[in-house]
Amino acid sequence: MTGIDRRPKRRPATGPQAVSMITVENLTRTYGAQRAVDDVSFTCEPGTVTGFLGPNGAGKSTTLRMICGLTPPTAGRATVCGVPYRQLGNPGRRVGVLLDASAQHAGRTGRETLALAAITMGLDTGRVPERLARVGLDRAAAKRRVRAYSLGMRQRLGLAYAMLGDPAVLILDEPANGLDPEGIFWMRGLLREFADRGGTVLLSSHLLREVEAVADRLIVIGQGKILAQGDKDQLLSAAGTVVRASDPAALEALFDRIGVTATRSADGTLLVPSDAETIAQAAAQAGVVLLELRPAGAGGLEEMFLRLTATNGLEEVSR
Ligand SMILES: Nc1ncnc2c1ncn2[C@@H]1O[C@H](COP(=O)(O)OP(=O)(O)OP(=O)(O)O)[C@@H](O)[C@H]1O
Repeated sequence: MTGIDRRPKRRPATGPQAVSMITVENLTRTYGAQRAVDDVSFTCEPGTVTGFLGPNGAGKSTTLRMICGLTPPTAGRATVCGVPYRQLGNPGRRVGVLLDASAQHAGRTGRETLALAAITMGLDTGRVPERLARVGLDRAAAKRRVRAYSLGMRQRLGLAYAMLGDPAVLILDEPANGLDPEGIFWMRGLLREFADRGGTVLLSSHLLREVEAVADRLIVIGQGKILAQGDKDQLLSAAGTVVRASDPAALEALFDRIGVTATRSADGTLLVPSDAETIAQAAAQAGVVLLELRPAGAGGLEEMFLRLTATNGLEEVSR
């Protein structure tokens, strides 16, 4: 697709912090004949939130599990903070991981869960009440057993657990699952703040809107392969231009002539994978009067994902 770079991209080095905190190189995982993850490469830099986006079964969880050393890759490698995850000493102090909110012991209270984690990491348990409060789990919730927690409460506890050791990196698999809209809004603020303080966040989701609101960078995966990746704004600007003419048929004929594939929308506008200047000049030369000409923006990004994931359960991605 025009304008979309599918290669892994590094942000320009802007200082000593600009080194990648997560590096994924040609990661591949097969299950029998199926390539669940197929030659996936990307990096995540400090100060950024990277949204890892794809429909169910696209290979997101398998990729994150390989990064965290839980699933051995068939080929390729991944490092976190410069080394394979399994080589990190006291990993909870370096990398906060939330892969499955229901993985916590159901018979322990929220407070016990965090206290045990603190002891394992060699931290003072005194920080536990404040950390629970920070994720919106009050005193009463802290005393309840995890089995009585809703999925949203488990996600909050999982986030507190992941952030307990003040890591530099967060790796989160579908952290918004089970959160209500207010909870999702809250979580975005938390992750944004973490990244703005220099942290690195990699989070997966099957919902474009959920990730788009917080991510600086997007990686789109479908059927195990990376379909697109880049800065969100770059992807947005690559998402094309919306154009409307007084004579729609003349405009379509013009695009046909110059070899531009235009997609017609229900409201009579055309989505075109070109920049506004190119379209305006072509229209002026052909004497076609334009009534509207604007970047497609988020709507275009959505269109793009629909097309990129067309055989990958696209309805899940765009909702
Ligand atoms: N342990 C396993 N054994 C066999 N197949 C697996 C295994 N783990 C994952 N897969 C398959 O690999 C593919 C990718 O799964 P994965 O869980 O990584 O996708 P996903 O993008 O995280 O989707 P979801 O959000 O549904 O978990 C799927 O087809 C899945 O069935």
